[in-house]
Amino acid sequence: MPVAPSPLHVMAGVLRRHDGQVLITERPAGKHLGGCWEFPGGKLDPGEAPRDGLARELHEELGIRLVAAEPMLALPWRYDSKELLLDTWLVVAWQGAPQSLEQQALEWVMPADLAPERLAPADREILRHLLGS
Ligand SMILES: Nc1nc2c([nH]c(=O)n2[C@H]2C[C@H](O)[C@@H](COP(=O)(O)OP(=O)(O)OP(=O)(O)O)O2)c(=O)[nH]1
Ligand SMILES: [Mg+2]
Repeated sequence: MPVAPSPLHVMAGVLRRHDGQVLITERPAGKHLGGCWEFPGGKLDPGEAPRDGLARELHEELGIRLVAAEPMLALPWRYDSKELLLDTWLVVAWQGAPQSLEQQALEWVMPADLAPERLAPADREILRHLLGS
């Protein structure tokens, strides 16, 4: 019997500054959901702990060191082509200023000012969660 592929475990970090702004990044054209904005992160490596994977991705993409983060929302999601678990953490402390190390555009926004249509579809759920908390 065919075995369903297990969902891809994807880490996403919501960096939230003291003034309430959160960091969003633009997915490069040509990648899945290219041009959509998302929360920085990426796929967990096999055997990697979620917090370690989140820290690795934030370091690779933004050059920061994760200092304090907690799980916020584990969101199962299905796109046409793939099924994923979007493991979203709230990141409240880090070292260094986020830089665009992969040529991705970065933007700090107040969640209340963010138009949901700009985001990857799954991230609209994350935004809803942020607005309700
Ligand atoms: N990182 C991230 N991925 C998201 C978010 N929302 C969302 O739907 N996704 C999807 C897009 C992709 O299908 C998948 C992440 O895969 P990816 O290929 O971008 O991961 P990665 O950063 O490890 O990229 P790469 O090294 O393979 O280029 O999760 C989000 O907020 N952050
Ligand atoms: Mg990524």
